[in-house]
Amino acid sequence: MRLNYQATGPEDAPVVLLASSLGTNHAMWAPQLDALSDHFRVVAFDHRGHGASEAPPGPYTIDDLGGDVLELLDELGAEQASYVGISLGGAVGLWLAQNAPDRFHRFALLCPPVNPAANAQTWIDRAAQVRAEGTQSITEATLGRWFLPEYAEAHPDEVDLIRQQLLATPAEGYAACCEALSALDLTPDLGSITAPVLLVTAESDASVPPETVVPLATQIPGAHLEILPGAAHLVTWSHPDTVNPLLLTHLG
Ligand SMILES: O=C(O)CC1=CCC(=O)O1
Repeated sequence: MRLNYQATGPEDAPVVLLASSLGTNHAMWAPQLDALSDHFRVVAFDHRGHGASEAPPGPYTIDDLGGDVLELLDELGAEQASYVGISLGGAVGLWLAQNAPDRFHRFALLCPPVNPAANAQTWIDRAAQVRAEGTQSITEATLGRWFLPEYAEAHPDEVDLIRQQLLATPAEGYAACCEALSALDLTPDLGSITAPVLLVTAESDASVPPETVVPLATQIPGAHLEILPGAAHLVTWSHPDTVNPLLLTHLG
């Protein structure tokens, strides 16, 4: 499985991987690229089934998604990297922190679902719906969870860029990632994480509510938590002026 990616920044700088949310692609990191690329070799990639990465038939598993990232590191010739992931990308980051600690320096995990298996049937139903009716059937509801109404009203063009990504995501890839989430519970091994972790949650996140993220700050040794007021799920897109300095400070 070769993942599609976009690399920016000095070739000899430390590598930072950027992992996107369910139904989007590497272009969702546009608000972070300039800030991070001044300091890092920034590699924004598409999960399998998303963007221009291959979309093999599902179901996928978290081992598939995490294993793809380790193969990407090998392809880049990077022994180690830091990792920034939002939503689905954050869950993959938690898996990597638990399963491949020697390959990573630091993690910044934004709005990460830690136990989506607690709502397994929701994810199984969503997978079936998207296979039957396409991603257009979930796009507007998704945007409603990802952006506050006042942001969407003030920034229709920015919201439309994310809408286009959701609409362009292959139905099979989206559905197969829903199936990975339906079987995913990362809570048992949180205490084994040794890398420095920044957790970011949004006060009004209807996708991954803050009450599911806040406990991770005590369950992951040494983790640092930031709660963003007045924000919904896709904080990297809606609040880059707040998020980018947090990322730069944490990534060093
Ligand atoms: O579809 C969403 O709202 C975003 C999401 C991806 C993983 C998750 O838990 O929520």
